[in-house]
Amino acid sequence: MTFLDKLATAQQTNGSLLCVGLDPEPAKFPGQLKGDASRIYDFCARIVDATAGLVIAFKPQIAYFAAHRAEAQLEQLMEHMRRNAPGVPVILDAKRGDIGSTAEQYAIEAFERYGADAVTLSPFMGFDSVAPYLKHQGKGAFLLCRTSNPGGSDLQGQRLAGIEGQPFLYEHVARLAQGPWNLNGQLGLVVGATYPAEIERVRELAPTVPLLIPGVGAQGGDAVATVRAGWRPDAPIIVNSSRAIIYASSGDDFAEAAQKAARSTRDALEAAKP
Ligand SMILES: O=C(O)c1cc(=O)[nH]c(=O)n1[C@@H]1O[C@H](COP(=O)(O)O)[C@@H](O)[C@H]1O
Repeated sequence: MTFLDKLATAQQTNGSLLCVGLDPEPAKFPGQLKGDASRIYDFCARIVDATAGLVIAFKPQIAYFAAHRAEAQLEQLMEHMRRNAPGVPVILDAKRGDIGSTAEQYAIEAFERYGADAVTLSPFMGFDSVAPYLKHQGKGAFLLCRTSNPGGSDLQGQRLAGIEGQPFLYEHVARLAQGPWNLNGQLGLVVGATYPAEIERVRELAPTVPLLIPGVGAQGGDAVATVRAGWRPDAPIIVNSSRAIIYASSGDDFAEAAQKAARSTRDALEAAKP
């Protein structure tokens, strides 16, 4: 089953566009787990079990594991998600981008070591830095396009004078992902929920690719505006929320609180579909 097939199935089964982001910070853990980096797996597994029936995808951010020497716990968590939530695709948020020979190693890390269904990538180094990921049969890759942070416009909002029509850099990335770079049909784009007008523009230029849309919840992106701008019946959107879900409670009821927050976010996203 390809990444896109898995995504479509999860969307339908769970009636959801919500992706729960797994960004574990021991300092923010509740109760007895607080400050204990050896409990990263335990914390995340509880969130996964509580929300697996409510999501289109999970997105662990690799830095939150690597920063605490917790790569083994990430491997364990990936295995846990495959076993306990086999219908939910996992996007490894690694934002890699390097020359082809190094990219080959990063692709092995994401798809073989961790067994991810998809990965996030920076397109800044060009097509040969993306191509090694596309060789992995059925695996997905999301290119950063118009990111959710204010500094995203520093480069992504610049016009490319050498290209006809002088598009913004993010518009050019959207066209590449929809067309010539999408060799395996599994490419997607990252567009921040904090910029709904740009989501709409990206959807015009890339009408069928999946959009990974972080920025609702803690970053203040508007869920309704996001869905209106990006959702199409035949083109998936994956709306990520991390902190607002996983830290919904700082008490021992954190998993129940995460489930409640995930349910209300999922329902708000569903209700926003035109
Ligand atoms: O690629 C991403 O996931 C990403 C792209 C982007 O433009 N903005 C963005 O916030 N992210 C990630 O999405 C998550 C957002 O987390 P919250 O702001 O807590 O919901 C973090 O893991 C970010 O690294």
